[in-house]
Amino acid sequence: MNQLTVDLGERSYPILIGKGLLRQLPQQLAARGIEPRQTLFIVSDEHVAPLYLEQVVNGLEQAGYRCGYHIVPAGEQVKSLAYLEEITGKALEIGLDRNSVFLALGGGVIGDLTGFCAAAYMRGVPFVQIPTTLLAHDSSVGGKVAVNHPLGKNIIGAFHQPSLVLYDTETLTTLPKREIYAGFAEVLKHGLIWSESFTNWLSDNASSLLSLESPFIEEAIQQGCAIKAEVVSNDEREQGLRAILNLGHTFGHALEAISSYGGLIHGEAISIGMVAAALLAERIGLTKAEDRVAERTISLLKQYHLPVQLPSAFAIDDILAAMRHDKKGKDGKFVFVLPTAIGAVEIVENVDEADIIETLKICKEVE
Ligand SMILES: NC(=O)c1ccc[n+]([C@@H]2O[C@H](COP(=O)([O-])OP(=O)(O)OC[C@H]3O[C@@H](n4cnc5c(N)ncnc54)[C@H](O)[C@@H]3O)[C@@H](O)[C@H]2O)c1
Ligand SMILES: O=C(O)C(=O)C[C@@H](O)[C@H](O)[C@H](O)COP(=O)(O)O
Ligand SMILES: [Zn+2]
Repeated sequence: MNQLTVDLGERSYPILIGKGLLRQLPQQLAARGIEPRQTLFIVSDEHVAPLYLEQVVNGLEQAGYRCGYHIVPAGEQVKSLAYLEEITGKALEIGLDRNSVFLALGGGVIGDLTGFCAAAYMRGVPFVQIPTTLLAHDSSVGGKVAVNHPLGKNIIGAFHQPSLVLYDTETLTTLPKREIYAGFAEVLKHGLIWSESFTNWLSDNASSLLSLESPFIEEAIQQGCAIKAEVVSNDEREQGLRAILNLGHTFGHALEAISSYGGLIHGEAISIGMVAAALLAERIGLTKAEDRVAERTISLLKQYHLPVQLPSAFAIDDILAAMRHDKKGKDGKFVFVLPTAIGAVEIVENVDEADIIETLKICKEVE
């Protein structure tokens, strides 16, 4: 097992990564001071629950914990106020009090939704992240929890740190291929914002990583989580540095919102968003021509079977309108995270709208 820490003073918590860790859940909860007198409430989705819920509940009950659970449909559309009401309603029905602990068993959708329920329920109860997707190496760490608004992604949310992240990498073996590819978008993002050598390693080992080969996949998750933990430990509430984790998200979130959270999945939208960010950076002279940042970003994403072209069905006016709801925006202006090189980014505030429009047009032609 590998262990990392998100270092936030008295709200610090461990990220445990390893094969078969689900079996250690009861003892790891106890190690975090979560005791059998506290009722546990597991939230999962209709794909994950049939695979892992019984194992989790049996293990916890054998260790003396009482558990309730709630299963929601799979997919981004449950990140909504309707499901916040459904889940907190179930929590009330089964009599959960402020001593209860919510457990998110699933991918980033379940983590964000359950975490926000935990932040809101009786003004806040503890929660634990049990990620089961590759993408959730990102979403389970850092305490950003939210549901979507029809007009904007993650608009209704909170910062609420988990007490523990327990990542059993064995769960990745049941992930559909499309979700594996999408998960790599955030792994690649961690390389692209932070480390040229990690990015090159991801490129050199793509075929082993795509087949989830050990020890490559554990190493990629470990590195991605370590970068995220470092950034969050330095800027929990996104006063500055943390915004770099948003590379590709100004564009990507807009694409998700325009498709009513039912088209591109998050990692795919962010992949296209990272291409747009690289093209925009190149257009406004933020990168050196000889570094070929956009070209290298595109070929890396393609190695991981990720989309790089902005589908023609997206109208540029609609994208701009949706981007105006981006949480990074200031005084009505866009704020972008743009690459300056492979492994380095800058937060850029004054970009001409004409450059954004031209970039989106170019992004529709990328091959
Ligand atoms: N809070 C953050 O910091 C943060 C960071 C990145 C992404 N996110 C959010 O995460 C969400 C995307 O997360 P995701 O990509 O994990 O999506 P997801 O939770 O929808 O999971 C993807 C799909 O895989 C299925 N699944 C999950 N685990 C499985 C397993 N082990 N075996 C088989 N099927 C499994 C799910 O049922 C779902 O159909 C988005 O809402 C995004 O905004 C949040
Ligand atoms: O943790 C962060 O900070 C991130 O930006 C990570 C992103 O990958 C993630 O999609 C996050 O939910 C985006 O947050 P938002 O504040 O842009 O909604
Ligand atoms: Zn993301």
